[in-house]
Amino acid sequence: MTDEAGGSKLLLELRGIDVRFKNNAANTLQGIDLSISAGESFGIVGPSGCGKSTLLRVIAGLLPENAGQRILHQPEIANPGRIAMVFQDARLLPWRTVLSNMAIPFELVNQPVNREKIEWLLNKTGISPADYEKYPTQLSGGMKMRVAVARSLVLDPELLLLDEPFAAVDDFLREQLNDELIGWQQEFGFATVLVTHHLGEAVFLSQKVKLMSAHPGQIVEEVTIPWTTRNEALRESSEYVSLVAEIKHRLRKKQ
Ligand SMILES: Nc1ncnc2c1ncn2[C@@H]1O[C@H](COP(=O)(O)OP(=O)(O)OP(=O)(O)O)[C@@H](O)[C@H]1O
Repeated sequence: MTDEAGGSKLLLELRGIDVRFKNNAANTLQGIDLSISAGESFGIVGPSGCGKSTLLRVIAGLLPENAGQRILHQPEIANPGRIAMVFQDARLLPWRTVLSNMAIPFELVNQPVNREKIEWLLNKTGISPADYEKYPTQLSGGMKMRVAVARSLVLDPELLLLDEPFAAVDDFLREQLNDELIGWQQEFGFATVLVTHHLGEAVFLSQKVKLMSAHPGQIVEEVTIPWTTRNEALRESSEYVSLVAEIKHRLRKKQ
């Protein structure tokens, strides 16, 4: 998606954001600057507890900043569902079936449930009609994530925030879901911000990877990922393996 000048359309910007939780002496996030353009994908990596999830919550507008500004450059992304989140634990309601879980976003915005759209999204994310009436406990970890992603797309998000979405699945399935995420992003055109502990995943899925340090949580470096094609050959290439190792090295130095 481009603006009239042919550049990427800026969606959202954080300028000089500080976050300090109540009863904490120090800032959890400090001086965070970032901007997210339409269709862009970036990863956030850093040590445990440095504030990655907190940063996603600020981007989502779920947590107020103590200083700085969160600027929405496109008014429509303030509408419900246009910034969506997917979490590691899928967050499906256990007492509702797949179809019923998919209806939740419509219910939250008081819109009639669009069954056709639900079925279309489930089909796109690899859930077959035989699974529609299943409860979350009857689904594998991978299927739960697919439903969670499908549900996050119900209200046509421009920005998808992913908080360790594939941390609970094995490496093989993680790579498969990574490949599928790239396909969904190409098809639907949403931008992504991915928080992950898996540096290989961050490099594979992102155009830029932001490195954070802890105490306070700050973005200390940004690495531009040079590849446009992401496939198995990339994962096996020495350039990819070296870049992942280089990011790991840089993160270690900043701790
Ligand atoms: N609601 C809250 N109240 C007080 N402190 C909080 C709250 N939420 C997070 N924190 C603290 O803020 C810091 C950053 O937490 P956050 O979950 O954002 O880190 P993270 O980098 O995502 O961690 P991890 O990689 O382990 O998931 C932690 O010290 C955490 O205890």
